[in-house]
Amino acid sequence: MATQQGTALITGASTGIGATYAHRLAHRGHDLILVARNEAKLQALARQLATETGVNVRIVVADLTQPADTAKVEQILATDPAISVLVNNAGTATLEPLKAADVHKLEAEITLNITAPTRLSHAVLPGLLARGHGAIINIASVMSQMVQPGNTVYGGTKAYLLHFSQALAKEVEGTGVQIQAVLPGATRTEIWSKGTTPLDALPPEIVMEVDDLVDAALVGFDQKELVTIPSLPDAGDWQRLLDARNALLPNLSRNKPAARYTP
Ligand SMILES: NC(=O)C1=CN([C@@H]2O[C@H](COP(=O)(O)OP(=O)(O)OC[C@H]3O[C@@H](n4cnc5c(N)ncnc54)[C@H](OP(=O)(O)O)[C@@H]3O)[C@@H](O)[C@H]2O)C=CC1
Ligand SMILES: N[C@@H](C=O)C(=O)O
Repeated sequence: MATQQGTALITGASTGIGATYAHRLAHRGHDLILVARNEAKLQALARQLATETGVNVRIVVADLTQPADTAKVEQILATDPAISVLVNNAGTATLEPLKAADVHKLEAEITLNITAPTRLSHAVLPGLLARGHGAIINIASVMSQMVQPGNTVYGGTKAYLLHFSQALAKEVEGTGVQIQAVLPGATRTEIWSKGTTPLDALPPEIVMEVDDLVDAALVGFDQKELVTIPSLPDAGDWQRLLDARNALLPNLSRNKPAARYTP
């Protein structure tokens, strides 16, 4: 029997932040659709959560850099009327200077971190709007705010996801559909063992445990926050950044160049 909370589809649910969302959303009573490439890990998590909570858990083995696999997930999102939450979480992080990076790897990262969440949001949105409720949660990163060497592409993909979420939230205002962008800082997951920076090289005071991260993000979700930065002590700091950007708006497009560009 379907749950009243509806079904949450989580990408990158086999480990880390995605697996932790799966745990929390199952305990909140959501049925789940878990998406990732590692079938054995998905199956083990699905069995565990179904036993623990009694919710219905399905798995979809998909590589979201592959158009045919992404299309399979889009089809589910577009046609299953029980879907109430999409968590766009799957992602990879290449943190190295552009000249040293493998361009094929970078292209796959752009596909996974940008194209997949865009397509999946586009697929789920009409159903959520028609039903007048539901949510899209996008896992971005604080690295969207860090303009530094080694972060050309990864930070760019996360800046895209943040902007996408902020603009989409304006499009769905008043419809009952909620959008949230979560900006984790360094969080203890396997992503660090797949990259060039070992987690142990970071000062412990900047590394959050994954349980704390997801629990905080869900508090922000329940408060209907559009942007949740779990580690930021003063939410006013973020608001001041938004205010500074908004102050630029009246002058960002004019019919004459600014005086300092007079030839
Ligand atoms: N940990 C951190 O410090 C931070 C992480 N983030 C973001 O959080 C998200 C989750 O990362 P995190 O949990 O840390 O990392 P993990 O590496 O632990 O998890 C990544 C998840 O994405 C899945 N995934 C990777 N590639 C693909 C693919 N091609 N197709 C489908 N699924 C894929 C993996 O599963 P599988 O291998 O089975 O496919 C896994 O379930 C990412 O978007 C990351 O950028 C943001 C800020 C900080
Ligand atoms: N380091 C990145 C993930 O691996 C991030 O902080 O987003």
